[in-house]
Amino acid sequence: MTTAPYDDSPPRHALTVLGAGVMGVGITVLALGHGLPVHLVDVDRERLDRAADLIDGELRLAELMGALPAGTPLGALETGTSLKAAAGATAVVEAVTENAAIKAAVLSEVSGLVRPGTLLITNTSSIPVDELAGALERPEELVGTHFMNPPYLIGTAEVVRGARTGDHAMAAVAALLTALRRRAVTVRDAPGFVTSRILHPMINDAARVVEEGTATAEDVDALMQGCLGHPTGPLRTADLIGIDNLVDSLTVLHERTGDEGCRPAELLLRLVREGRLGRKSGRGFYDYT
Ligand SMILES: NC(=O)c1ccc[n+]([C@@H]2O[C@H](COP(=O)([O-])OP(=O)(O)OC[C@H]3O[C@@H](n4cnc5c(N)ncnc54)[C@H](O)[C@@H]3O)[C@@H](O)[C@H]2O)c1
Repeated sequence: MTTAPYDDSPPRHALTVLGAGVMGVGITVLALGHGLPVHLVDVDRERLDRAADLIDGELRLAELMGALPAGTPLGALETGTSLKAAAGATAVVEAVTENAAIKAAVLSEVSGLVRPGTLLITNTSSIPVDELAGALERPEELVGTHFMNPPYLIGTAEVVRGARTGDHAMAAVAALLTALRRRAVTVRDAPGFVTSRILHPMINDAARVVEEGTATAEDVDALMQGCLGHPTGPLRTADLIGIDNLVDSLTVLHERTGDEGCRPAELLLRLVREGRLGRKSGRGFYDYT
């Protein structure tokens, strides 16, 4: 009798995703659906439990929408609260709260745990990559990769090369995005890069228009969709992003550019105070309950 030789070659891609919120869940669905194993880490055990259910539902949705490669077995999912899971990863995707101090602390810790040469990705919306790279033992390993929401339905990702990002990390991120069938558009590092620098102040203005009583949220979205071809309207997009995350991103932009157009609109701040965070809380500009 012959036995098949053991395949002891290391996995080509094995991800650790940090943060089990809106984006951590979506990135995990994208990776699992493309056959990559994922270890999902969050500080909040309840978030992780909820994420497991959300991932099941979103995998079914992605499959139904033809967003996953047919015939590819799903990757294995593990979840946990310890960053130590990152030690065996080929790449770490950081998708924690949009706060520079929190991100710098997590990235610094993870940088001390992974094998040298491991790709570190930050999914920040607005914080300059080189600002976060300053917290790392090896800043050349960090690349910005701005997956859009939901990552398994949006085929393009904005890749951000920081001043200290190395060629090895750029090649590794290109290989990972190819495995995930995402098209990469690489841009220079700056607050908000391209997409958040343009989209987030636009959403802020849409909120101001509602705040000033010029139009309802429904009418703003109807005009932006019907006349200007915006796919969902800016305020439905705000609900999809999460209004707390949008306020955090606008604050980062305002602090780093001085652009008054990025100061979060009072209406956005009020919605956050009232817990109306958008789809994730059941209510934002619209009601999802
Ligand atoms: N929401 C979007 O549409 C969107 C799109 C692109 C990029 N982003 C960016 O992705 C990142 C995550 O955004 P989100 O919308 O998923 O946020 P979220 O608020 O839904 O989730 C953030 C998660 O991070 C966890 N977290 C906080 N500190 C942590 C730590 N030290 N270790 C592990 N987990 C920790 C929180 O418990 C929470 O579950 C942010 O940088 C955001 O700007 C968001």
